Amino acid sequence: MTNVLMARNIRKTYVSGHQAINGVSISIQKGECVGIVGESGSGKSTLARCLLMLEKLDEGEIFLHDQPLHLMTKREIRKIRHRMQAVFQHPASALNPKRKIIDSTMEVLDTYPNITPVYLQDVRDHRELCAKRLLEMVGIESRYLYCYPHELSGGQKQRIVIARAISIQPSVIIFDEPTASLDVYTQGQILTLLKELQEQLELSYLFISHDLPAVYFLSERIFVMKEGIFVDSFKKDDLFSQHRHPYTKKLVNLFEG
Ligand SMILES: Nc1ncnc2c1ncn2[C@@H]1O[C@H](COP(=O)(O)OP(=O)(O)OP(=O)(O)O)[C@@H](O)[C@H]1O
Repeated sequence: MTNVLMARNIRKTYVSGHQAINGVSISIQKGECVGIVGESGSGKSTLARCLLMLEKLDEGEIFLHDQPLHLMTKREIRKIRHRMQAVFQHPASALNPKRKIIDSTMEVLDTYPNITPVYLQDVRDHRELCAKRLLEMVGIESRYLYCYPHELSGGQKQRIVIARAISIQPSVIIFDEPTASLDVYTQGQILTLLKELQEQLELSYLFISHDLPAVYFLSERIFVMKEGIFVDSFKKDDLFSQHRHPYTKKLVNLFEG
């Protein structure tokens, strides 16, 4: 099996002295969705930011397709960062309010004109058709191409952020609470979209959330985070096993009521 992303023994302490990540290792294989679940403050976002090389690591190694990101200069990282895309909690802050939807959707592809994802091969030379195809893939009508973000709902905005993330056929997409700002109905729609896209395009995901049912729905393997470490990890089907860590059982009980 090929690891698209592998991290070993990641540690991160903030200048405040708070040890947010305390020796975490994780790997994601091609076409796989790996989930991380944990309560607020457990270090999930810090880990996401470390994996994206947006935070300086205190210690640890990160490999993207066997390339050691932790040994690269900022300039070298910039050259391959597009292979890791990210979708965060608030779509409104991920989209420039002054840019039309077509421009936000095409932002990454515009920056890398020599990259052509297999699913855009026939339209890559035609910017508008490319954007239309991407919008279609995330369930947004093409009449929104020349609209601005404020004309779209929260769910629609997150679909645009997802369209931009898949536009470059990245090696991995890191989702950090991508549905947390949406109403329950829209959350379900977005999760279904993410699952369909992952299966159709054979994408690799790291899906991070406090929402255990959402992580369970999408992920093949699940890691449970508490106070900066993984206290449990298992295959999806083993979530309800009696061998689970007491903290995992507590999270399961919370959701089962
Ligand atoms: N820039 C920072 N400086 C100092 N401490 C920070 C910083 N960012 C996060 N922390 C602290 O690190 C810990 C982990 O935060 P983090 O945001 O990674 O957790 P989280 O699991 O994503 O929680 P949430 O879902 O609430 O964002 C928290 O105690 C938080 O207060």
